[in-house]
Amino acid sequence: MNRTVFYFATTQFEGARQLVQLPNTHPASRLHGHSFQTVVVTPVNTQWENRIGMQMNTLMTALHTAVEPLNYADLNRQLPMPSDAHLAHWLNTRLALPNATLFVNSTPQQGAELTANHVVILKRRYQFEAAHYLPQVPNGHPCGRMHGHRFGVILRICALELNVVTHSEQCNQLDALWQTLSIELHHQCLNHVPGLENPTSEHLCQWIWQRLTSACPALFGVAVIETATAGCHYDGQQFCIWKDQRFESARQLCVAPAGDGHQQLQGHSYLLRLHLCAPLDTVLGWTVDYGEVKALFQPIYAQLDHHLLNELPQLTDTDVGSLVTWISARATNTQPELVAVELQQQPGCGAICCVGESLPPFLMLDH
Ligand SMILES: Nc1nc2c(c(=O)[nH]1)N=C([C@H](O)[C@H](O)COP(=O)(O)OP(=O)(O)OP(=O)(O)O)CN2
Repeated sequence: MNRTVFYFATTQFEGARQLVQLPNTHPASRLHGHSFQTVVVTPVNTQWENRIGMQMNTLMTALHTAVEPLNYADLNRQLPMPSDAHLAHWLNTRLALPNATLFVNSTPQQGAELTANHVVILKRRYQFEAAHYLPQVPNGHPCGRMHGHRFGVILRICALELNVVTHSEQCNQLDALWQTLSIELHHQCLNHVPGLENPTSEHLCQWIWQRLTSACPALFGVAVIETATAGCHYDGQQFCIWKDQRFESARQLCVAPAGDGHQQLQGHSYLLRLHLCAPLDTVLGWTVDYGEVKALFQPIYAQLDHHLLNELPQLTDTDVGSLVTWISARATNTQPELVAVELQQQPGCGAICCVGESLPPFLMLDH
């Protein structure tokens, strides 16, 4: 099976900006500040050939260097229109990494993504609190009991043009559309909402998509974050779920440059995210049970958690790229629906092993 490894790194910066192109009634037209989060994702770069095993660290350093002029700075001095999308373009030029994808979030609720094909995607994040149960699950399944969540919802739209006024209008329209849906969902029992009698994450994504798509043709994707460890994406055709697990492990990096501290024994709290695409089971209303994803992964998890990773059979080295490839190769044997395995060695930084050659469009490495 053809797999491609991408590396990703995240950093924050504190910046002040004024979006003077917006009407002066808009609060963002006044000088204000944000703690920005930025993420870069890139396939292996040929310039890194002498950095084998250190690709993630190299990317982290490149991102820190690129962001430096923006940190504790007046962003309008660096670029005339420092919107999230323009910042993503600016950083992409500074990084000069082939086929990179950039995410810039000015708040946890809003941001922009610049894809490797130079498409700008705008993101808004909302939440609602609701009760539900899943009526079709087998007897004894915990989700068959009435329970509830604070659901997160991420709506992504394609930007119509690279213009801060248009982006603001598109986002305002999305906020207004979400407001009407929120009234139907927030503080409700989802099973009583018409169309959500079996309120799985997948059905919720589909319901939201169907309710928004005609009023918002630029809609690109809907993600429902059901719990802290699981959620689903839908793009009008395909469902992709994710399930997170954490493991605590030690390692030594054999190929680290001589004298480099990475050769020492060290430990990490890893976050592993499994991404699976599958059609809907028409009875259960889901793709694959989150619980089953975790259960099927258990034999691999048992080899990773509270172990010295250097002892794993057939693992060439313990850099995050080799590790995620090792995990992906083994997990696909029991879970053929796996399309990507994401491994964070530290928050927001790691590697992702994807089936095929490109980054799946539903991947949001910034949420
Ligand atoms: N594909 C789907 N699988 C499951 C759904 C769903 O909507 N789609 N829903 C549930 C449950 O409603 C549940 O709330 C979430 O399940 P799970 O991730 O298994 O929950 P846990 O909190 O127990 O998981 P941890 O691994 O302990 O974090 C089940 N499956």
